[in-house]
Amino acid sequence: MPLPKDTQPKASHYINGAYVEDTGGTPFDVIYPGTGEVIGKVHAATPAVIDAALEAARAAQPAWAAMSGTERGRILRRAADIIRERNHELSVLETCDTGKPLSETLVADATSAADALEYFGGLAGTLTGEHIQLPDGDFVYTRREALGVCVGLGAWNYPTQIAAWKGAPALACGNAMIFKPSETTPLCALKVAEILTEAGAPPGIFNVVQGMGEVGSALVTDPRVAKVSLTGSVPTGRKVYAAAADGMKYVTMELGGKSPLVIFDDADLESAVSAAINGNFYSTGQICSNGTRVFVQKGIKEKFLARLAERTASATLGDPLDEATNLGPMVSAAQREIVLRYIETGKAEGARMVFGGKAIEGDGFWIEPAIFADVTDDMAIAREEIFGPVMSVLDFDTEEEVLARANDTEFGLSAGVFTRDITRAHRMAAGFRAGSTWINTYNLTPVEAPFGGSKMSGVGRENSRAAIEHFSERKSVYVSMNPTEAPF
Ligand SMILES: NC(=O)c1ccc[n+]([C@@H]2O[C@H](COP(=O)([O-])OP(=O)(O)OC[C@H]3O[C@@H](n4cnc5c(N)ncnc54)[C@H](O)[C@@H]3O)[C@@H](O)[C@H]2O)c1
Repeated sequence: MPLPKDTQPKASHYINGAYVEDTGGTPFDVIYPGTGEVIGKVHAATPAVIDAALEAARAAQPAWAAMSGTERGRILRRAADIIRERNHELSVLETCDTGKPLSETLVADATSAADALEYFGGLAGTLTGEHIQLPDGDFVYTRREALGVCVGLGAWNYPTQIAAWKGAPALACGNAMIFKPSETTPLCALKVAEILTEAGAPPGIFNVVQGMGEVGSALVTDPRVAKVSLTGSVPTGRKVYAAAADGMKYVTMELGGKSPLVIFDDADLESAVSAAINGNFYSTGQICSNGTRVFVQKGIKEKFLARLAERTASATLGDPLDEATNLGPMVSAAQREIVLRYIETGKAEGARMVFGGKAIEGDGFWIEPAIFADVTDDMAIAREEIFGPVMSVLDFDTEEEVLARANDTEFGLSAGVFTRDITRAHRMAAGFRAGSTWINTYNLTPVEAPFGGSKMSGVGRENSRAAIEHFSERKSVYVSMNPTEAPF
């Protein structure tokens, strides 16, 4: 399929309801991972651009917060409708930005953004405080108030979805947002901003600025910012959380993982294999919540591995814009290098390569999906986040043993269990130290369910009503119905 001609954005940034350019900022290329072609160029935000975005957001936010929630919600829901109408075009852009196959982006990216805008648009009119009765007629009421200007920092794997998962709840609560996409995938968030304007969002409510870590850092440390929501790696999370703490700002941290997927002997084998495939190879393994440590009970180990290898061999790698393709390239040459190094490490550590794992030569950042068996808990490939299509299969004997091993990690993003034993399934779900868990499926993240991590995987939750708590604060108002007394 030919690449679309219009991938170059109208300008690098989107501020105060319009595209803004400042060629004084460091230029960087937008690279299509399918072929390695340069498909656009954007400039990192200069201090003047960062200041303009902060000023626009600060100026616009009070009037936005003063609107009724129902009015704000109507705008978000209109944006959701526009996104659904343009799903094809937005999915093609997401594929160009990330390299993820169109067969995925058509169902998982713009549509997920629309879900978030629709869901939080629906909630916006329902946000209320409470009334607390006290003795002698006194009472307290609480007001749920917006935080002010919020900053969103995005990773490169889901650029449209991340912009909306942060923007929708922030805006529903009456905040303004400045979103900085990953420098690897700068295109999609601009479209979200453009569509919000078209849907009626006042200028300044959702702004996009481009750049690397320094631009993110300038936003995080600015005193005009009340909250920072990051989707990224643990090392970046540490820095951003510390910088935000200095200004006593609210944070949401959606970070990395090394999540366990536990498959018992009694599991439905085909479903378990599907979950292992989805939880390791969907988006070419570039998903934070992936179940990259697949614990398989010894009784079904060889059967599981054989079926897994057979089904993985039927993956269709090819032109990401061809809907028949179901496995795309890595997002960048650098990420492919990281993954290939881990594959070499796995071999050197003595893990058994059951399938794939080789770089595919030619244009673009292609790699075969890799399956390792006989992986042990101490191996680097079982301990560190790889963020690519590398599955580690580990064996286990008992429930007690596997739960302890599953939790023996610094991360705590997600976990899954496959079993037909209903009480064991719930015991495992309760025992996992992770924010999102699944029983007999993996990686489903509907907007209605809270999503986020425990331990080093993060702080706070996205999606669901829980996100409202993270984008608003409660003010209490004490009302006296009695004369005020004093000791003298
Ligand atoms: N938990 C989740 O919801 C989730 C979802 C997707 C990805 N991730 C994680 O993201 C990582 C991959 O994405 P990535 O490589 O883009 O992450 P990254 O940590 O390198 O970058 C994330 C964002 O932070 C910005 N940034 C970097 N340094 C900064 C600083 N000092 N101050 C402010 N901003 C800074 C980057 O420019 C980028 O926009 C993986 O670890 C993955 O697990 C987590």
